[in-house]
Amino acid sequence: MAIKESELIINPDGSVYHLNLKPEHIADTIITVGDQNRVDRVAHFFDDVIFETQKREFKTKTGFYKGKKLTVISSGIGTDNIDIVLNELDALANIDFKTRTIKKKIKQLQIVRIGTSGSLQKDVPVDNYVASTSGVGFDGLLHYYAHKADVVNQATTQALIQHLQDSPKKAEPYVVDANSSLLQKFKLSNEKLLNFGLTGTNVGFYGPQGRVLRLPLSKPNFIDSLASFEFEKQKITNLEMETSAIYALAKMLGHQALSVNAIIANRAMGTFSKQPKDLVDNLIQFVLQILTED
Ligand SMILES: O=P(O)(O)O[C@H]1O[C@H](CO)[C@@H](O)[C@H]1O
Ligand SMILES: O=c1cc[nH]c(=O)[nH]1
Repeated sequence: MAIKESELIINPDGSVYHLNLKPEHIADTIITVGDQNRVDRVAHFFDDVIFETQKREFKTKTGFYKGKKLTVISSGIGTDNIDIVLNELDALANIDFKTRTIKKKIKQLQIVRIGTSGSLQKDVPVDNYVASTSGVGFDGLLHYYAHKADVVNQATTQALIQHLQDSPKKAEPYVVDANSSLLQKFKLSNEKLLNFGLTGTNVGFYGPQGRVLRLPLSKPNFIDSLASFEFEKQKITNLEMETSAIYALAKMLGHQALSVNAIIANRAMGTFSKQPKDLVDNLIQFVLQILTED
């Protein structure tokens, strides 16, 4: 059955509604970044760029790095944007835009987020990197999709819900694991450079991440509770705003996803990196190197 024009919106030039991309514009390996300027900083390392476009916060460059075709795209901030980016990337890969039908053979994309994040743990100070073994979602996005039970890491999710005892007014937390083969690839490459931990994703930078400027919090000990959670020797290392939704949508759609974040803030110590740009640039080069190793 053809997907209606109101559901899959295709621009007059044949590109998908928000991302402004046509199916032939994307590589099978896709780097997502929050910040539009970071797209140039990734593509700066490419040997050549064969396509670029931008609409709103969604800026894309596709090119080659050491012979491998890569796409880098900015998502902007937040899981609401991730809903758009992941669904439209999947549509580009797996829906025939002419017939508006799902292709018989589903393509698996490899999606790697290069982000920035705040650490919750004193032993993961600023200027470190964290590869997210799981995304811990406080955003509620997953709950809008019908999904198989095994999309969610049920044991960690239940342990966290018990630990937090949070208000029923908030979305129920969910935990989704990273793609195991991508995670393994990063583990084998240079374990010393990376920390591995659970990454919390929430719907804001201030209150939802326990920051107080002028507004007091409904649950002042929220990030302390996150920091003290431990299950099967794993802790919530860091907080940001996209990983859980990337992991959840990628898993439901059958894609591989991994999120790697530069730690620019440490919430337990109240510190902020003096060199966030260099920190992210080094992470970009590290990720590019791993993605081109076979
Ligand atoms: O640097 P990016 O990738 O945008 O990631 C982090 O930075 C933004 C907040 O400043 C949020 O998007 C958060 O997830
Ligand atoms: O603390 C931080 C730092 C970067 N991005 C976030 O979302 N939180």
